[in-house]
Amino acid sequence: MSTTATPIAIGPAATPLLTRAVADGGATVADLDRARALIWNSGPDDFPQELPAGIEWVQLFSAGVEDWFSRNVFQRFPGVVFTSAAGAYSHSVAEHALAMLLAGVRHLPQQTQARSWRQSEFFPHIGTLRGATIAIVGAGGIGRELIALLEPFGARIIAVTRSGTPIVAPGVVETLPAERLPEVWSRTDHVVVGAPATAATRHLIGKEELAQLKPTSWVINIARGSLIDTDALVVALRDGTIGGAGLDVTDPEPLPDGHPLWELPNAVVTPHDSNPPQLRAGAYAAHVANNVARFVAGDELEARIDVTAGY
Ligand SMILES: O=CC(=O)O
Repeated sequence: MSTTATPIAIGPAATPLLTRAVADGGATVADLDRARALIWNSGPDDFPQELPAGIEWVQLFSAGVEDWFSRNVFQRFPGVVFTSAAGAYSHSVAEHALAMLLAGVRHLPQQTQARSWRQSEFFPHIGTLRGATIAIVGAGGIGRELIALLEPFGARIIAVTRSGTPIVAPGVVETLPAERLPEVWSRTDHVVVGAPATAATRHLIGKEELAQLKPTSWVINIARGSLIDTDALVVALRDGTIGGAGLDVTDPEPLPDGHPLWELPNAVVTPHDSNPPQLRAGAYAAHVANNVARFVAGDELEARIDVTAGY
């Protein structure tokens, strides 16, 4: 280590990828007491109870950080800057959302479960994304990546963000602030939710919102299960109030065996694996390398956690 390199610790255990990511701009140190920053490659449960006074910055490895909030970690270290991995995994998760949306609109779950040639029964249910209106509720990193992936399909996107600052990208016909969300449900063909889990986003979609969607609408959740009222969703799926749901996240999670969502032909459930470890590791290392370079240069860090906003 050169005498000028910024000392950074990796915990709870260093990996070759993270060590390389840190070495790009800083120097890995094993002793937390000598470090100015900590790259944390695990969840909140094994996070240190105390941090040495020299730690200025902690990089977390998940995009969503509600578990850290509920354990009061940020509140315990008010002088430390925390950054999440928000944005780092956007491509993988957006690809998963697109796969679910396409599966739903093309009626694939029902067709592939049929195990017989029922063409005339399926014809009327097959739709297209071309010209369809898709609301992306919580258009952050994943939403913006999905907007890019959707471009060739010719869909019309209504993006909803906290501020409503216009997203200028092909396909986006409107950006609405969160307070105008109630007008979205009756105007859209499909919904993708990508908002962080906070008190304000809990049950963002419930009975009333589902009732305003179309019987052909698909609701895709690649964010957090708490955003949707599961009981209301099960009823809407059973009654045909909406076309279907693609869920990579559920409430409760893990979704217990025997839960009604497993049995519904118009529910596509994947076990929170839109960002599997083999894709996550490289994306996380790239995010770390970028933030280490920023930290060393004294620049603003990416994905800084806003304790007031709750994500
Ligand atoms: O859900 C995964 C994450 O928050 O990174």
